[in-house]
Amino acid sequence: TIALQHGAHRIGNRTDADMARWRSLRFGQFIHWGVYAIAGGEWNGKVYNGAAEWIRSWKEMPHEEYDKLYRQFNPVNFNPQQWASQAKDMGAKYMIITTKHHDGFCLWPSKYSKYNIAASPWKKDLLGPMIDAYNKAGIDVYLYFSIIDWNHPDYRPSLKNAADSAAGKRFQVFVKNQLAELLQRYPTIKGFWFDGTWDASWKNDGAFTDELEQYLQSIHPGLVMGSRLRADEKGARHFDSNGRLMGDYEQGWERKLPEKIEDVHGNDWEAVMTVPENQWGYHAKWMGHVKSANEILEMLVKSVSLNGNFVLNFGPKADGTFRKEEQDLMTNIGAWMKVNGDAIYNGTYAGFEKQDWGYYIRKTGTDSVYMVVFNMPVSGNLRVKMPARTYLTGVSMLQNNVPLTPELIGREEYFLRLPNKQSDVPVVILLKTSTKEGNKEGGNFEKA
Ligand SMILES: C[C@@H]1N[C@@H](c2nc3ccccc3[nH]2)[C@H](O)[C@@H]1O
Repeated sequence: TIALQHGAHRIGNRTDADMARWRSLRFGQFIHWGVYAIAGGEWNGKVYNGAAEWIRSWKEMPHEEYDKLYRQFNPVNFNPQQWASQAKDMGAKYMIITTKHHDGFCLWPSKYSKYNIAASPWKKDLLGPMIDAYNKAGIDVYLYFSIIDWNHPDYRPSLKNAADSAAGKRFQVFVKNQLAELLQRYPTIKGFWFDGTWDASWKNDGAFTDELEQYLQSIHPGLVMGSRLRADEKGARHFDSNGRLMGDYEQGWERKLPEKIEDVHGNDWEAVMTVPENQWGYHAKWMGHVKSANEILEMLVKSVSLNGNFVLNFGPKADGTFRKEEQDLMTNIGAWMKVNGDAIYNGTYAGFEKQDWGYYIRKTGTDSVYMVVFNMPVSGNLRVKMPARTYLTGVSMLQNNVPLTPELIGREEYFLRLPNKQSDVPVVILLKTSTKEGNKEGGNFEKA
């Protein structure tokens, strides 16, 4: 290994209560909301094909036009209690809100940048009421913060000369001040979700990123921060030059999921996902494939089955309301979560051999293993192969506790048949297992 001053300082996952809480939540709601929602992916009658929150970088959008949009930002229909209530109904246990995206517009009245909500017609802080409403609904809040800041005069993508370096130093002070301001204003938040850390100016100062992370932990112990914040002194990101994860969880899974357990290298991780192919902020015209509730449920279940968290993104309109497609998703996902949430919360990798019908999820620290069935076989037979020295002692439908009688088809291998093969939502079976040989005989299953 290479001697590193600013690489990973911990080997293996965090084992403290704050991280265990993050791990138990499993399902989050991402919210991308800002002045870009006014443009909504369009300008002068033209449609922007990129991600709506990036429209300022579009050649058809003059910077000075975009930079005046905040004068129209007036979310008269913003209702934080309603936002929190629908997130709770969906089954989300945490929420990540864009405090400031790449454009630099702050949703809170920051002392360190005039480009903030106080300068808009709305005037009032948006973050405070949101955080209070979500916390009251029992939902933890994490703050998204973009390091890239197109509005700040000292932001430099790269440092080419002494003047750049002086600006870069001023910018680092600005970032530190804003983050401390957010922690001081919103003490109940549980962590930061950093973004926009790929520019050379950031990743070439690994020491600063390391000091910043330690500074934030010192003023708010227990903060959960992913791998996007840090770089080591050689410019390596997410994984240091010795291949060790920096930060508290792998945060690279953006619009993609790992396929198998080996892909996550034993690390905590989180995936963030858009409903359309690639829109985070509000875009009036969604193009391409829009994911259904079942597709999103499969991503959530697959993430938990591989010991990760899954965060679904929403892009509220400029007036503070959610588009119908997003409201319908929250309702439909929530209906399934209401019945089957037990398979998700505190879920983790089960250690069973993957089968075609779907995914296994173990309730952390227990002998309970859930089977979440997405692909009903025409045979009607759901194959279950027990891991070594693990025995089946009970099988039932999660939804109504109806017991199932497995058919033994080999050494510790079974077929399970559902009462009926028809379902237009995923079906959950609860397996009770035991690692004690004795139970095998006493189990309620006759030998074949
Ligand atoms: C969580 C997501 N990260 C931002 C982003 N910007 C990117 C530029 C290039 C490649 C990937 C990007 N993701 C997106 O705007 C969104 O906030």
